[in-house]
Amino acid sequence: MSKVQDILEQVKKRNPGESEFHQAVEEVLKSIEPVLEKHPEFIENGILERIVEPERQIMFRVPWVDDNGNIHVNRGFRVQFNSAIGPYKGGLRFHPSVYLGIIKFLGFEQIFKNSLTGLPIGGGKGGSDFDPKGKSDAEIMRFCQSFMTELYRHIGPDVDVPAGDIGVGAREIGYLFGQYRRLRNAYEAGVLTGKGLTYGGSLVRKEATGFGLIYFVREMLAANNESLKDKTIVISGSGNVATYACQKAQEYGAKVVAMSDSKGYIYDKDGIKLDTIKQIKEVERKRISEYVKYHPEAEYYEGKKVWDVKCDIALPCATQNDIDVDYAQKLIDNGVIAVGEGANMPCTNEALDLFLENNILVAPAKAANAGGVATSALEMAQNSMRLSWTFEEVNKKLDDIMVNIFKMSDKAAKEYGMEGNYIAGANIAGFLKVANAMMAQGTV
Ligand SMILES: NC(=O)C1=CN([C@@H]2O[C@H](COP(=O)(O)OP(=O)(O)OC[C@H]3O[C@@H](n4cnc5c(N)ncnc54)[C@H](O)[C@@H]3O)[C@@H](O)[C@H]2O)C=CC1
Ligand SMILES: O=C(O)CCC(=O)C(=O)O
Repeated sequence: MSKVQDILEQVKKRNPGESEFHQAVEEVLKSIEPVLEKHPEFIENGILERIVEPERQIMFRVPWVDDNGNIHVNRGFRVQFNSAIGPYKGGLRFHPSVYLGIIKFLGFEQIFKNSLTGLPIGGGKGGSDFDPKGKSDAEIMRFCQSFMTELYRHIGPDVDVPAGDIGVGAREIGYLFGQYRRLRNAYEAGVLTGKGLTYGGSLVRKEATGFGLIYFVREMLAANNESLKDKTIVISGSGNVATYACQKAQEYGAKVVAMSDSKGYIYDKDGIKLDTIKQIKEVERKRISEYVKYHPEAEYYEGKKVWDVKCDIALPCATQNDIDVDYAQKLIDNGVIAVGEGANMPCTNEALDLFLENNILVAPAKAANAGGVATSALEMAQNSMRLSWTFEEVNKKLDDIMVNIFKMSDKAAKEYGMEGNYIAGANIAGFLKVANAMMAQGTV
């Protein structure tokens, strides 16, 4: 049995039932096999055994009271996965599907993604099985305060810096920050990122993941003599990442014809009117089906996935395992040329293999959606300096970072004989930096 196979067996045995975590580990370890052949010292120094085991996992009770006086108990998580290159960094997800296996897959991926940004941030992730849907503002605030009442003792600007993810946006970060500040009796702005602009937030953080995804896709297309101009795009999701990916893609002259939420998708053959999406999702917090009330010429498909729609470029920006092998085949049959992963692990490993076999360009999540966390690191830098950069300054830095991530992924893929396989390239480049840092720091 190969070393990688052996580690995968161990991971499955020691982390039973955590299928998303197994999937994420398998995807990374298989693609770094050629690196291990070239660098046996990583195996000799137990890098693989150590990198798949979180440095610390915290699980806690989150009791809160709803507007009717009823008591609820949710479960809170923070997985501090790897701090070899910097303080743990990664978002918080509030969604009913959250359990340890999801937080571990996200935390594991965050190690390599954060490494690719070139900035000093380690990997972590957290969240809760709390469902924010249908909750009042006051309930969200009480939940966030209770969550932070435990979390605050485990985080800090030089320790662990959470941010948003699914179900956690500017409103939740505000409530979390308020409670942290109260408990610590200190203004440690750099403890959370994605903050509001009046209290230490960075311009462009809101847009960063979606913009960064499009910058990466732009580079990938250019390297393959293609561009975004006049391409038909389909996006899953209509949250933070999806919205700003749509905006930037439209700015580059692409036509986005479909977007979705967990209930269904809308199709607008003339192109999605993004102001309407922002109104429905950011202001009214309603379902995407509302779109057809504003634009009766558009169509709504309940219970269906956007991948039924013919497109040149598919941008999964909702959640994990959104594109399985059947949807991948459908996209290929419909003539897709590129897939840009805005969400974390939105394609199954089998779907990714099928895309590669069919020479479809894939911008892998760890690289392509790294713009969000990279801009979070820029927010931390501004907080440390007690300065704020302009929109143009931050956007330029983000664009440069994404160009660099593409170059690193491209170069690593070529170096290891897998030209054009940016999935392997990103995994290899992300892994090498962390593995070398772990080697230099001894067995810790
Ligand atoms: N917000 C950020 O900066 C970053 C987010 N990501 C990833 O991007 C993805 C989207 O995150 P955000 O836009 O921040 O969250 P969000 O909460 O703003 O939006 C999530 C979107 O996904 C849809 N969705 C959620 N669960 C679903 C399900 N089970 N089936 C179908 N649709 C579902 C929701 O309806 C919503 O449109 C996630 O995978 C997240 O981990 C990755 C990097 C950074
Ligand atoms: O900005 C951050 O720290 C986290 C972003 C995030 O959750 C992600 O990259 O998946």
